[in-house]
Amino acid sequence: MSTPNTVTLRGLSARGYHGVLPSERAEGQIFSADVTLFLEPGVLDRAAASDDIAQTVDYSQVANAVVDVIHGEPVNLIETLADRVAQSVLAFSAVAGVEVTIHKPQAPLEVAFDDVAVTLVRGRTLMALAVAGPDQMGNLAFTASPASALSAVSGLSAVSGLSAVSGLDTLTGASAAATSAAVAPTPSSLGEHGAHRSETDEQVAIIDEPDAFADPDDLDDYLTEVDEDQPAPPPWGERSQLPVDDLPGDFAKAAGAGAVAAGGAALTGAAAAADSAVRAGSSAEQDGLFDGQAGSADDAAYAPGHAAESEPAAPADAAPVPAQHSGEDFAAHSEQDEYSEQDEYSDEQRPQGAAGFIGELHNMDDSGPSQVHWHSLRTEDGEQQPQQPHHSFEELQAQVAQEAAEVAAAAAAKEAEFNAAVTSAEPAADEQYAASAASGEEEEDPTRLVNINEVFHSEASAAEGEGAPEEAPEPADAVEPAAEAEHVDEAGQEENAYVDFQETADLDTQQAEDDADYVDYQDTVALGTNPEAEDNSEYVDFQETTALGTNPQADGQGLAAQAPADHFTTTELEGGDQSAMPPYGHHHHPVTQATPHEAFDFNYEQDTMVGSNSLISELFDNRRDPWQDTSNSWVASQTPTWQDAYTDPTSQLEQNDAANQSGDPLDRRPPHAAEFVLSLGGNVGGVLAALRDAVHKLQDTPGIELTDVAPLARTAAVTLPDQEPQPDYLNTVIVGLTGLSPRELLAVCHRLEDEAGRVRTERWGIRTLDVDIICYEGVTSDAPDLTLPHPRAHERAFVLLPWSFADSELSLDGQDTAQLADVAPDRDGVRWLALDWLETDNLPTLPTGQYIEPPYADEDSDSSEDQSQDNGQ
Ligand SMILES: Nc1ncnc2c1ncn2[C@@H]1O[C@H](COP(=O)(O)OP(=O)(O)OP(=O)(O)O)[C@@H](O)[C@H]1O
Ligand SMILES: Nc1nc2c(c(=O)[nH]1)N=C(CO)CN2
Repeated sequence: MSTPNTVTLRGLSARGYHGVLPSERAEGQIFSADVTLFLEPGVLDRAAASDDIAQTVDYSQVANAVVDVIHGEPVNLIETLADRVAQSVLAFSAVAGVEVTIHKPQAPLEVAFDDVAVTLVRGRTLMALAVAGPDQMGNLAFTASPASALSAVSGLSAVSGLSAVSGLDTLTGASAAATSAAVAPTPSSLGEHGAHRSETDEQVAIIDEPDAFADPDDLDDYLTEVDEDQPAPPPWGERSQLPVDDLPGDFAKAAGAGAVAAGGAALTGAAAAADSAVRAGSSAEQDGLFDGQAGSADDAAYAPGHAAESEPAAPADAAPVPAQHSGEDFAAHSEQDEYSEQDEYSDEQRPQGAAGFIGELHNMDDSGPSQVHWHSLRTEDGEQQPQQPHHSFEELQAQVAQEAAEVAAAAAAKEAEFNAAVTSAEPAADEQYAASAASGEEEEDPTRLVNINEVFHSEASAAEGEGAPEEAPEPADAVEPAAEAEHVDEAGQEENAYVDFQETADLDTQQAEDDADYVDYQDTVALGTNPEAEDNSEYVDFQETTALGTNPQADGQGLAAQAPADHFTTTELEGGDQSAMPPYGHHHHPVTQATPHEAFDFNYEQDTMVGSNSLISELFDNRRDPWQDTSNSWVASQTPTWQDAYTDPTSQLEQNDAANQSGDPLDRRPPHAAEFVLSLGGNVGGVLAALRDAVHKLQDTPGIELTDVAPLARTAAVTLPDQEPQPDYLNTVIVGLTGLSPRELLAVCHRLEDEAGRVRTERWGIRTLDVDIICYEGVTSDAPDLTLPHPRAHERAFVLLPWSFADSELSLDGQDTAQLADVAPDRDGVRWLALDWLETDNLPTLPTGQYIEPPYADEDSDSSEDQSQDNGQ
């Protein structure tokens, strides 16, 4: 039994300059190709037997050829690119056919998406097309253009309806495989019996009664009764596509349903084989293969080859002519059927006397489709032969249905597993926001509600001897009246008509009833966000951001003017005069540098903590060594509460002002709430989940109260000039109040990065999560370990733009963050903003379609990227 003659390469990526937009031609972007090579019959078997690379196709050469095409001459369409890739692959002599998918994950769309892809199939011989599957044959052979391609935008629910499983490449990839597998006869099943063609009969049978086979007997009858008087098939271009529903009877529908039900899971083994058998049989029928002669599945591959029947045979393993024909001349080329006589198997080898064209399934098992046996309908002399025993139609039908159900179940399990993986790190929404103001429920876990004002109030009380460690936190509704007032927007809408993350206390205690409350519709509408979208709450697209006046340099002429750049040269910025950066901006929370609480006086040098507060020390006991792998997991239930810290009986925070003056300001806790701004981003792994997780963890962190979460931005990666292109980032900004010292806050940031599996490989390298402190009240610092404000924030649209949407009293040099964003060099790299990103299900889980494996720490990994370099110091 031979194995399927396919070789598959996935994710062959290179920068290309294809596209219609001038910016695409100028800047280029990442394209990637998946190619499945359908090899000439016997190739892999011979290679396996000989262990000789000369007997097969050298996939490294194929990879190079594909990448050369991607990197090569620009074309407008990915369809064209796919065709060129296919032709380059067909130039390899062992390759009979190829399926090519071109992905363009950075396509300049204005909506969130994972990928745009085109798939097409090309073959030098019709057999190759049959190998690729009757579906592909349908697309190629039954449509006007053999160059027809299958296009898909995945991850966009409105288009593909596959959002539940999109975004996970293994699933989307499997889905494609399922679709293909479900309808494909195997290469081996064809090759095994040889590429035989009809010798004498050019008549074809056309199925013109698609409903005639509802009864299984009808199908059997049909399979043995071919109308030899049927006219020849129309030319290629005049044929119509063969829809699944037109296949005989319920069987075909079951097969189709199986493929659809498979969803995100690959159809493998028997199910694929079963489907293949049915579909191939049907296609063969459609192609008029029951011609009274040696109709066989093999003939399906050669259906149009009758005209060339007198051509001399070509040995199966003769080096095929490198494909030079274009898609347009493919049909004619195929009709010449240069390999029509090719038959590496003798007639003796071919199963004789089989009467059914249905694939025999009784030998099928999980070892896969190669065990499908194909039988010619008639003997060579045209005499109908007694049917060999085979499973009844009902049996086959039941088997297909069962397999389809199993596949569907597997797909569902995969999807559930995926969803669980995505959401496992974050608390469920109702867990997170369990309490409801309307219902008057108390917050279940008071540690979730961390109001910095209460922190200081409580701390002061403790200092005065009024607090007690066991003192309950103040109720959530004890927020300041001013915050309450903010519930009503300018238009006088009802409280909760929109929710501002500014009100963290309320966020924790009042918003549980309706997740929609978390969507700032008011802001969204005011921003004019994507009015054509069904749910205009979700995105601020590039164009509309411009319309908002945030990008005065854009000419407003659409994507051509606004197409994102993927790579920004930052040499100038790096060499720029940082001193030109204006002094740090105005503060609405005047901060007197706090007296460090000696109990929390961290000694970073020795990485030991001085003091007695075990709970807060627990939080920071694994203080930052960027190169040190931390295995501590963040367990919310063990997270110390702010009350524990501030009601520590040893607390002398207020009394130690004088001593504190001599300490490092970065280690001082503020006596009052200090506003901070964090920038979060990542571009590999499950970034969306990582960012959400980080937000939730911050909410759970004692001494931190979040006051605003900015929209999520998809941004082109800003890289160093010599760096490889990277996937887009997802970026956001978080504003909060804290009672922690700047370095304590930094430790929290680093902890979040560690928890997200951040591994440093190179400066500005790909990362699962990056959390930077953009500013901390009025603190300025040029310390390498904590430079404040962040020295590069003022030139980063990926920080400034989300920040400009957040509510923060802080600014850089008093300048409007939106204005700074407008002139930031990476401004055009901000592709879209998602306002309700914490809650919505409609976002891609990955910033771009192609999944790039996050770097993993290993012992040999060069951690040479020292902090000073990393920090650009
Ligand atoms: N404001 C700051 N926020 C975060 N880290 C800072 C800051 N200032 C200095 N650092 C130091 O920079 C070091 C490197 O940080 P990281 O690897 O996250 O850099 P990066 O985010 O890749 O680059 P960039 O700083 O340009 O954003 C950290 O270990 C940290 O001590
Ligand atoms: N788009 C984008 N590019 C980056 C980012 C980032 O967060 N977003 N962070 C970097 C280093 O911190 C380097 N480049």
